[in-house]
Amino acid sequence: MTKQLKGIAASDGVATAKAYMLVQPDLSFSQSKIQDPDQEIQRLHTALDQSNSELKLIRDKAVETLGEDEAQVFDAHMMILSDPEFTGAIETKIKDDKDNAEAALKSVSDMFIATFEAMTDNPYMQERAADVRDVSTRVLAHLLGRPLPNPALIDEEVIVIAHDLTPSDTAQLNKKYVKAFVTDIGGRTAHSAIMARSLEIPAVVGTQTITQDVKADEMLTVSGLTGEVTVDPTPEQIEQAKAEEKAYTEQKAEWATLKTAASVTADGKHFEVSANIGTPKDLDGVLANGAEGVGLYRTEFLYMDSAELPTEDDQFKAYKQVLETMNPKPVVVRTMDIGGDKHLPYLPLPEEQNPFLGYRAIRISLDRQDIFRTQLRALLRASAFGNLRIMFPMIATIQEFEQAKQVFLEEKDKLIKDGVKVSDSIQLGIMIEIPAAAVLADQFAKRVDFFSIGTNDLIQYSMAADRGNEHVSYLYQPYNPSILRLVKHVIDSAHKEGKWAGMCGEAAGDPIMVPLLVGMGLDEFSMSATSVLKVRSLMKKLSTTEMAKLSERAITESISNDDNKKLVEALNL
Ligand SMILES: C=C(OP(=O)(O)O)C(=O)O
Ligand SMILES: [Mg+2]
Repeated sequence: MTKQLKGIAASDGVATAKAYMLVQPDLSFSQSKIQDPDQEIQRLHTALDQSNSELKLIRDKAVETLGEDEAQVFDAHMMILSDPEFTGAIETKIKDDKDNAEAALKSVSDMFIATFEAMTDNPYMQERAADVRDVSTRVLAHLLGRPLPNPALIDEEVIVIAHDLTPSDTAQLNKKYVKAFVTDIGGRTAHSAIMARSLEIPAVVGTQTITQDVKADEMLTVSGLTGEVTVDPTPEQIEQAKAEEKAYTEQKAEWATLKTAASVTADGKHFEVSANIGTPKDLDGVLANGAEGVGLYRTEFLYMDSAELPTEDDQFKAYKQVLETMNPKPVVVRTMDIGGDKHLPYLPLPEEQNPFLGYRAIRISLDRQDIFRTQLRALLRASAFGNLRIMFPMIATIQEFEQAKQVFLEEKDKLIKDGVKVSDSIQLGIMIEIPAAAVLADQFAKRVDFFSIGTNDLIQYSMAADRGNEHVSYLYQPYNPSILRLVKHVIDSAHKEGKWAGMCGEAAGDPIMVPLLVGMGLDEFSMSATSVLKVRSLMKKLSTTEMAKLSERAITESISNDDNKKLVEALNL
């Protein structure tokens, strides 16, 4: 039966396809005693064989998409499956104790896990505990006839349905087959949504109930433009969605004609429209969309995509590639912003009550200077190959900036003494994403070369509303005069000191926000590459003097996000 849902529009585009449930099945089972051990052992072997064939397929796919190194984890899983010590122990439990296969598997794997975890002086063996846990979950799923979802194996057009998607789940989605995704939880500025935009996959997040409202293989239409999802649509609804998809494709083709055009307003003022990237691979999108620079390179993905801390050389290669590709256009590289919802398996962080308010970003870098210095050295070495600007994330105090700058200068000195060529025109700036820094922008402006306003976090912290929590997503209010006042203060403070101010939070690519920001004189707009042409096309319609008046009204007269939304909508752009 047709069902309509409304979530948060998180990535533009419209799609129609059947549902692929990326949902962990219920693997609970009852423990029982069996009569026929041979038959039970047979059942175990069937599940082991099924798991093995599945892992082989996953491994082959992983070699193709991620490379040989990343695929090795699946070899380790297959080795466990064929290890007679492991399988033999399960068979013995079935034979001797008459346990059903599920219970025998559970008690043997628990025993292996406990043994490995106890080897505290051998991190390699400790990691094997996770492998045993993964493998036994897979075998259990087959025993119960409720196999695990394997998104890497998707080979037909689908819409992925999930409770939530982590950034690494999102990175694995194959754009060729995954036409859209829809989740129960999440917000527009959660990192999976940001990644969906850079992958150009339409997405609706925070529907609250999609995993219960749709079954595997059921058809659905998804609009990442409006946040509407229709489960089991009527033929008319499918036709309507196809028409919307076509209209959107045509709109994109029209924007594409602006690829080599400058970003100028109707009255001839130029603004820099740049793109955000997570990895050098995203440069394809940056070039395809004619961005004027990289306004935010989120380097934490380099750390997250690696099995251990990336070496100075690994990092140097990635930064050099980005700088060389963009040269002479500017590239703002942000130092590692780990913490919050971004984790590193090899850098265990303390359990925290409030990870978004905790040990993250520059706080980790200043504490773990070994990691920070390696990154800065890699950046300094790469600086000879392009137009580098370095930015520190989550700066709250002047002292943090000065400490970070000091470390940068020390590493620069060392490299120069060693005869390494480094650029002497690297700008050093900060993210403005903590209200304390926004308020003190006039003082910061005397010390930094530039600001880049991170609205995703600045709004989260100003409104005290978790950016990934759909229950409070109504508080994501970029046009609220309180936020606009902060933004205006930051821009004015930069200009007073002859510095530039940009924005790399998602609001920079928001068609309601852009006219207001043009009016406030923001210098640089950095966004998902896929929004660049849309924003360039919008800027052509704006007059800076008119927008200055409009933004003044938005800041001084309006009292709400909605007021300001209406103010811009009334322009009928
Ligand atoms: C750009 C920002 O950084 P991130 O989304 O990576 O936290 C921001 O907070 O607005
Ligand atoms: Mg941030």
